[in-house]
Amino acid sequence: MNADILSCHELTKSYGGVKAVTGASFAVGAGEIVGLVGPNGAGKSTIVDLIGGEQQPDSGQVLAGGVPLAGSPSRRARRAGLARTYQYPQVAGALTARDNIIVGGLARDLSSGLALLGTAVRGVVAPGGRALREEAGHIAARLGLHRIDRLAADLTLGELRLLEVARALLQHPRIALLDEPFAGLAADGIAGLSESIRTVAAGGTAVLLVDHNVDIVASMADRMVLMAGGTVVFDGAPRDCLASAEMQAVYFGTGQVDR
Ligand SMILES: Nc1ncnc2c1ncn2[C@@H]1O[C@H](COP(=O)(O)OP(=O)(O)OP(=O)(O)O)[C@@H](O)[C@H]1O
Repeated sequence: MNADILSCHELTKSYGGVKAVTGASFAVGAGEIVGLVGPNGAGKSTIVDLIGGEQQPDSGQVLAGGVPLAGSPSRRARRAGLARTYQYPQVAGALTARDNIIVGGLARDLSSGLALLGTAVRGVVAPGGRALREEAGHIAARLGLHRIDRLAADLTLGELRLLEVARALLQHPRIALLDEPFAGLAADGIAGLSESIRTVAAGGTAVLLVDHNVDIVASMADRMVLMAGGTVVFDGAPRDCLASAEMQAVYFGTGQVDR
């Protein structure tokens, strides 16, 4: 087992009276793909936000390489080499897909990057040198994102998800948080994205993959973390997770089938 690059220790978070996450602990090693699954409201996105720094825990810690990770998303990106995608893609529609990928990679700070982009006039901002622009093209092509010189506003939701993944991969992250990257993708998009995620993990990146599609996650992950009602109810090999009583209870016990 590789050293844990990312670990969550007893994370707890409430929103007002709603307990979103309670005492959640798990780890992701270098080069490991860990799938985080669970039905609607299980707490998956809250976990990703706590790791990414969009939310702060009420208690518990996120550690990167054994060091507590704190502060803003941009600080975490710089300190821990953390890159993420969002459940609802965050892009600047007035720029091309390629420029979105490059600016995201350069800035490593989505919020200030988007503030900059929001006021940018297309053509005035032409970020990155030739090498970076070409690398963006290669990453996008591997993902199956082919229309990267079109405006982001003209892309489909599936393409925007791939754009976000490309932007994350261009940062050569040590930790990649991928929130629902497969949602809305056709079969060829799923294949390209799966291959790219495996490639980035093979390079040593710790990948936390959150998705509703349990079958895809199980086919890719080294381990699966199953959440329900804000707590981790199973952490282990995908085959064991799929066969577990916890999985049956979470997805079938209540009559809810969420995949
Ligand atoms: N900003 C918020 N304010 C209030 N409640 C929230 C907020 N974000 C999440 N919650 C609540 O916290 C709980 C966990 O939500 P979360 O989005 O983390 O779950 P999830 O597993 O990601 O669900 P989904 O798969 O539907 O995205 C839910 O009950 C949700 O309604």
